[in-house]
Amino acid sequence: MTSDKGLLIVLSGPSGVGKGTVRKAIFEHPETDFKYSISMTTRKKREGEVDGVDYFFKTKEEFEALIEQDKFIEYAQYVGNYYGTPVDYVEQTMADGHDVFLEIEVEGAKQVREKFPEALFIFLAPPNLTQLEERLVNRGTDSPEIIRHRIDEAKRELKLMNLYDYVVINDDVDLARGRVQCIVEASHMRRARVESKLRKMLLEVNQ
Ligand SMILES: Nc1ncnc2c1ncn2[C@@H]1O[C@H](COP(=O)(O)OP(=O)(O)OP(=O)(O)O)[C@@H](O)[C@H]1O
Ligand SMILES: Nc1nc2c(ncn2[C@@H]2O[C@H](COP(=O)(O)O)[C@@H](O)[C@H]2O)c(=O)[nH]1
Repeated sequence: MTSDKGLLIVLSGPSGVGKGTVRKAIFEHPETDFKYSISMTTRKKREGEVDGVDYFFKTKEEFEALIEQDKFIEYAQYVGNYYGTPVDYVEQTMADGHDVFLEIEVEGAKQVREKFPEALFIFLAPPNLTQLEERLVNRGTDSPEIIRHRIDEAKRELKLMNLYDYVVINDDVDLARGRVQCIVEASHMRRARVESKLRKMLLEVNQ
């Protein structure tokens, strides 16, 4: 029985769908009590991004040394860069009883599923591909070539949404924020019910 341990929440979905925007809305909400796991990446820092807040920015050599030391729960190469979730922070924070929130792409989510099958997997989907492309263009952070690459990846990733526990459409940030929060709440309630049943069963067996 694991009720003292926090829940691992994985929010995944194609680039530009609004994962970061929805995540920020979740963390600004007064009812939110999760901890956010800051990823490591070899991608160049965008304007306004802060090391240790948005990502831990690493060189390729630093990142590969961390892979060798088994310092990631999962990592993936995405559009020419490495991205990964640091193992120490996630395991320690969950052991302390906090829910941990990951915002990662689909290959990484598959690896998390293998290591933490009890985690909660939520796929954030766009209303349609046209709006996804518009969001990437309007964000203004990537060249047309990178946007094309991200859209190609998105087409592949969208085919995998059926592997997730839940799909949330991000048609409106506040609605999507609320849907994710409700899913997490329901997941806690279900976990508590299962654990209570297990406790009762163990009592019966031990009598
Ligand atoms: N519901 C929405 N309606 C319209 N625009 C949105 C919505 N959600 C997010 N956006 C906008 O879409 C753009 C992409 O959002 P965001 O950067 O959060 O995506 P992301 O999934 O985190 O991308 P990446 O995976 O590349 O980091 C931003 O400009 C954001 O303001
Ligand atoms: N597998 C992982 N994917 C991650 C991680 N952190 C972020 N991401 C995802 O990468 C893409 C690109 O991000 P961007 O900041 O360059 O736009 C996006 O889908 C992120 O969600 C991670 O630790 N592991």
